[in-house]
Amino acid sequence: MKPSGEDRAARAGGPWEECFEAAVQLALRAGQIIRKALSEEKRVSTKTSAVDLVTETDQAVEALILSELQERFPSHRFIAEEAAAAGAKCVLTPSPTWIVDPIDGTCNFVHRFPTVAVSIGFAVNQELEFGVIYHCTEERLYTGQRGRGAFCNGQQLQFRETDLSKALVLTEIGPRRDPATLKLFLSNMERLLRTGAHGVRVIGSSTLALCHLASGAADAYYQFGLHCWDLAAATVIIREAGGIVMDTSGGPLDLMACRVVAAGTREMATLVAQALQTINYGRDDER
Ligand SMILES: O=P(O)(O)O[C@H]1[C@H](O)[C@@H](O)[C@@H](O)[C@@H](O)[C@@H]1O
Ligand SMILES: [Mg+2]
Ligand SMILES: [Mg+2]
Repeated sequence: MKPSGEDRAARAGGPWEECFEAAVQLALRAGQIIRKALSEEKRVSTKTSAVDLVTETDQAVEALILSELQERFPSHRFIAEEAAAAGAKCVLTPSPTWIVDPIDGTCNFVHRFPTVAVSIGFAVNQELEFGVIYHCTEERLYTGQRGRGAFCNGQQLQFRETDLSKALVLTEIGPRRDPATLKLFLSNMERLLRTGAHGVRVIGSSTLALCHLASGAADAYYQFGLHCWDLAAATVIIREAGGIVMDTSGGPLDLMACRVVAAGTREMATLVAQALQTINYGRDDER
């Protein structure tokens, strides 16, 4: 189902509305490209590890999004996954900054597993202003604008309140597969299950996992090894759906720290954070 123009028009207004609408239109265009390419042959390369994949579609979609935004907003700055992989610095300044993941779920995309999204976040004065995440195969447009709510195809999103012993917990494995990292990843999953959580799920897309939280389809998320472009848009959507996004230390979210806990309440997020052993993936702004 496509988001209806009148739904979005109903929320018109806000200081960055022109940027928000540009992000929505670009996410929908990118989603069409990704949806078509999903079933086609792909040229697959690797980045930081044999399981950290990138395709020509990641590159093409990122080039499309950045070129269109740079033409419309030449004074703005950009942080994007594949540019960062090519050596661009991830520095969040007070300037209006776009934070882009052209395909979140590239490993899924390579395997034609249909859980794939494009994620476009936007920050000003180092404050996240809006996020747009498009589930390319289910045609679900998730949006969040600071102070203006979170929506999926025009339907307002709201967290479902629950406690950890009844929670469905989502997580993702980062790109490292060394024995020590795998041991910690599995140990954290065991720790969460020992709290009595109903289940733990790994769906292959951190942004869509966070959108499931915001829509009430899951209750908590944690990860070590994701990046600022996985987090930026989803953080606004979670917050605007009434949820909490924090650092795994229990402190405030650090967008560049490559780790996160999210839940419907600070209490739930804190309980999840307290159960976790840290896996150190470094920082996006120190690469
Ligand atoms: O597909 P990507 O854009 O590389 O995102 C990955 C992410 O980097 C990784 O940490 C996991 O969260 C995966 O689920 C994401 O798809
Ligand atoms: Mg990603
Ligand atoms: Mg990506």
